[in-house]
Amino acid sequence: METVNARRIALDVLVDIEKNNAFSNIALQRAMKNREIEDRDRRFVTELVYGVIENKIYLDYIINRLSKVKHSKIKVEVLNLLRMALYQIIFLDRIPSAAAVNESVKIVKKIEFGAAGYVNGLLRNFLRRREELKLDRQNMDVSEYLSIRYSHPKWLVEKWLKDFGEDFTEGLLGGNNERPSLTVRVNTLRTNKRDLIKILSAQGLEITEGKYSPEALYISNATNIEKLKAFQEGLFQIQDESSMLVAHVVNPEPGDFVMDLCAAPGGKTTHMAQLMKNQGRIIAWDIYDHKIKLIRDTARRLGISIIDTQCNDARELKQEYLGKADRVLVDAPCSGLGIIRKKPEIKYNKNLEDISKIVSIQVDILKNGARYVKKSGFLVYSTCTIEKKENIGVMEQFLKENEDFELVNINENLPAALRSDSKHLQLYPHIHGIDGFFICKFRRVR
Ligand SMILES: C[S@@+](CC[C@H](N)C(=O)[O-])C[C@H]1O[C@@H](n2cnc3c(N)ncnc32)[C@H](O)[C@@H]1O
Repeated sequence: METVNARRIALDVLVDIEKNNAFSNIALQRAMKNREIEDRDRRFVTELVYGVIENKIYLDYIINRLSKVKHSKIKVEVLNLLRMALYQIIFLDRIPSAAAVNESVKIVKKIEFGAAGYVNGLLRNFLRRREELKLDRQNMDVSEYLSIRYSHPKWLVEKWLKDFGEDFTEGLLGGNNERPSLTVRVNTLRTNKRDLIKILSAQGLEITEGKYSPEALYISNATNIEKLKAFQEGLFQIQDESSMLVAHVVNPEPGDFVMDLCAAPGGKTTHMAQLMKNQGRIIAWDIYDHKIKLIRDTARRLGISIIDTQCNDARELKQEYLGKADRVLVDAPCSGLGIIRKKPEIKYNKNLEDISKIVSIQVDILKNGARYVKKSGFLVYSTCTIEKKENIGVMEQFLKENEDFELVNINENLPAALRSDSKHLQLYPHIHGIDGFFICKFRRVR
């Protein structure tokens, strides 16, 4: 095993994310791939990276209260080192504060020697003044307090306060900062749940069964999962339970012709193929060529042969498929505000304008998707967001503009715990403990 400095790797990942706008999961993978790093160190790097991103606004609030240097003048490497040190002191009980400070000073001496005194001084000052730096909720505006306490941008907190009220919003903000277990889908084309549990448990993994989806397993101590033989042999696929519910709502049958218009990286496409027992045909489109490869690789690993991948912009209508499909899935590009638990940087990268832009893309893709559905066929619309405009808003607009379609009640395709009076489904991380998702289904009646 390589001797690594987990804090140094985490710092490099944080700087990569900040400077290059990289996704946390991809930056982490890039930094640790093909390196012999002990599981314990991998977990620590991951914890530091996610912990800092999740709590960035709060950590910066403290830095700004203590720093004599203006925020914009602090070098990005030094800033992230400070965030990381404060995260360890405030949130990780198992790490003695002195170790967090000393290790950070050692690192700063290597990357920016002149800043060592500044980093040391600021961190020691925090330890002395910790009590007086606590947030005083009573004397703060509610949105400002929630924004700093849970590190979500103020505009988003204000929006959610308006949409959902204070208690719901606070629950949601807390839920977004929870770290989810890894969830996998058993590949029933190759194994079954009982056998997979045995195989994974024998590797020392802690497994529990999913709450909602019949193929879901949670792994609480997963690291470097893609290295496992069981993964490489295609016995399972990494996928959140919310996402698994979508294929069950589409409910395809063996022999069906299915179109998946926004398919990469292929989680739902391969799940549908699984439900179809690898019989029939699925056309899987995505606008990005490099993502098409991900669908192909996953399908091959899982032993699926019925998926035909094509690089296509789903906003362009393809005449040859008009009225041909038994089922069409539009798992639309969206703001992603339901998966902040997994990709915490999402909360900092979005704004209201992005939401308006994405709604018009969703409407266009759904409108085309409808044209491919044969009479009595089904169209399913899903997103990984909790934003009403992208969900109910798009659903209602579609129904208004497409009289040939009716809304189908999806409760019969859902587990009992998720059935409700609504025909559609909206999931929230703090209520359901899984990603925030929206799913609705239409039937073509004429
Ligand atoms: C929510 S993701 C799909 C996730 C996928 N269904 C799964 O379960 O793994 C949305 C996808 O839509 C793709 N996309 C965005 N705009 C598109 C367009 N105009 N046409 C087709 N695909 C598009 C994105 O590249 C992205 O991969």
